[in-house]
Amino acid sequence: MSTTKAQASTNSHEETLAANTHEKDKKPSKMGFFKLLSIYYKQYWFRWLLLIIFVMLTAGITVALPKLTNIVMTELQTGLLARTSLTDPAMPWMTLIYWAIGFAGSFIVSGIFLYLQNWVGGSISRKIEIDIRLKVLNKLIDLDMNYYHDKKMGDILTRLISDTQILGDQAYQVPQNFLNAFFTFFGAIAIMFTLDNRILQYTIDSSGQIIPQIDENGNYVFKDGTGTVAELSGIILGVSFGILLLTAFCFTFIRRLMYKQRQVVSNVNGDVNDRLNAIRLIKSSGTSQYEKERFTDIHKNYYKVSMQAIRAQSLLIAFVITTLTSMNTIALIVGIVFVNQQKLDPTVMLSISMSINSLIFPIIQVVRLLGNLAQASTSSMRVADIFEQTSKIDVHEDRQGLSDISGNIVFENVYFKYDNDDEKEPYILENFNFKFTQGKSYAFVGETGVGKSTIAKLLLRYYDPSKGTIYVNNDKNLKEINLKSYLDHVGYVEQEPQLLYGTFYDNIGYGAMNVSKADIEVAAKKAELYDFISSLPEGFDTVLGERGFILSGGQKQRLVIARMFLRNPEILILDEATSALDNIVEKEIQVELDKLMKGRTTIVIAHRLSTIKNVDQILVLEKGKGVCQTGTFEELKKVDGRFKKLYEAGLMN
Ligand SMILES: Nc1ncnc2c1ncn2[C@@H]1O[C@H](COP(=O)(O)OP(=O)(O)OP(=O)(O)O)[C@@H](O)[C@H]1O
Repeated sequence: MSTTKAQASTNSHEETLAANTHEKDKKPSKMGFFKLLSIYYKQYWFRWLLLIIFVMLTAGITVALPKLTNIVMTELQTGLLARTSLTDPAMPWMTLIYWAIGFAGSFIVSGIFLYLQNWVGGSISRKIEIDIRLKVLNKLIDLDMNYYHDKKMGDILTRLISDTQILGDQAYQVPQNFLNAFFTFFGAIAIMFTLDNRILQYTIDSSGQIIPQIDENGNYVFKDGTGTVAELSGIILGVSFGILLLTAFCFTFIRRLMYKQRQVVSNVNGDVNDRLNAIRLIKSSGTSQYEKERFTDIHKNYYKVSMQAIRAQSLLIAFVITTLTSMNTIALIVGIVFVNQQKLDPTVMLSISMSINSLIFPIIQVVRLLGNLAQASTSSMRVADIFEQTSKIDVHEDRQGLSDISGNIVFENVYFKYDNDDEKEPYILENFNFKFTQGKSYAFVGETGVGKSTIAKLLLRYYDPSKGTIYVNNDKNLKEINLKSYLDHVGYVEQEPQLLYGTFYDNIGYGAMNVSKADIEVAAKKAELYDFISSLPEGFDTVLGERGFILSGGQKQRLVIARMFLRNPEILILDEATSALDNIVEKEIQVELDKLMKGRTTIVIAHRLSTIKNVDQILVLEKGKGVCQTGTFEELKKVDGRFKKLYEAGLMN
């Protein structure tokens, strides 16, 4: 590829991705992270309660340590002053051992609470992730086909897998860290205000020496300096709040960048997924190198957008960490000034320093967390986008199902177009009236785009008619019946057979309930596939690739036909089932299809007229006119009209 061409392609990929991003940016769901998760906070209330208790207990121990230190230091100072000999310990050994055991015990207990909160939190995370993922999956399965028209599968998968995982992780981490920060921050501040600040008073003796002041009872004289500690704590509180406010302000900005980044990730995933799905096209078109360069290009855009978010986040984290770590030094300098002014006992500075350390950590955590929260709220908007989609097709799960199909299918005044909201869009089917008699076979022919497959889609209820009614069992409105019970009686074979990753047993048995392996093998025999499968080393247990890679086109069609034999449907829809096959294979498959069609109401959508020679009635569709001819193959080929033209144009082969 020449440089200019490569450049042009780079630009166009970036533009496409940017356009997609912009497109999706237009109307993202407004649903925030906490709103989306609110039901799960209610559902798992007991686990949340446990989590809050464990977080409070862990934070409680953390903030209590400076106070304990303060008590130890006060005792030590008292002990120092009370000594009568230089060899006396300032603190008796037993007291020291008790304190050491006390501290060790509190660390162990804190460790246990930490373990418990992570354990409970982890379980909440996974439960929420699974709940949300299942909800998304159910929604995706229930959504109308229209939803999928303009979507990239990779984007949907990113929402389904990666966004739900982020939501699950952050569902626990965000509240846990916020609660921890909240309790530790305010706990540490509260403890700072309670620190003992007894300032030993000094005096000058007759020889000019500075000595501790002693009252008339022989006790050392202390001045209460609680107000000074409060002053120092106030300064620390003020600085911390300032940092938190600034962080909250930056959050909105970072969130926007994160959303953009997430969109690009999703678009890249969508793109990569689509291209890999078209791997045969890439291989056969010799475009491997072009695709590699294309992947590099779109990742360059991903890097560029990601770096904007990373830069903003790094700047904020660097600012916050630097400011917070300098707080110890600020407290030291202010503390020394207070000591100079005889307002602060130097031993209190150790406890203040410990308190500052214990409140710095949660603030840093909160700042990091805001990045995660931005990511999580982006994910929640993307997941909510799916939840907020509405389905027009009501499948009436709650209604009594059909036990069989024992009547005709009737199209009565059916009008259809794909976008009913677009008044300018012409109808594809206009006032279509027809009765498909039970057990008879029908074929639709007509030029490309005339609406043949649309009829199959209406019969499968991918869509409902824009106007008019389709009846099954003579008089049951298709829109009003339990859809599953109807589809249980419908078999659909399309041009590109849908196969799953799994064995032949899984694939042939798909959609048929309570069938044995023997039933599946009988169906394979009917579809003339048994000998081929048996010749494979692992037989029916052979795993097919995601899209049946090891099978030829004819074998895939036979597999689907075997599936239909097994399901034994009353209605059969064959949508160009053999048009992708060569003439010889097509003839072989046609034999199996003819066997399958026997006694079933069959609707064939055909391109090649050779496949519909034996159907009971052919309907010829013409653009703008609807059905222009009906009759049997032999009748139609003799009369002048659209069919004869198609026949003479060589569509017989
Ligand atoms: N999902 C869709 N959204 C909007 N328009 C669609 C959709 N599917 C098909 N169409 C349009 O509806 C018209 C009829 O399509 P349909 O697939 O039914 O034609 P067809 O007769 O089966 O064509 P072919 O023989 O080429 O398969 C076409 O103009 C097509 O572009």
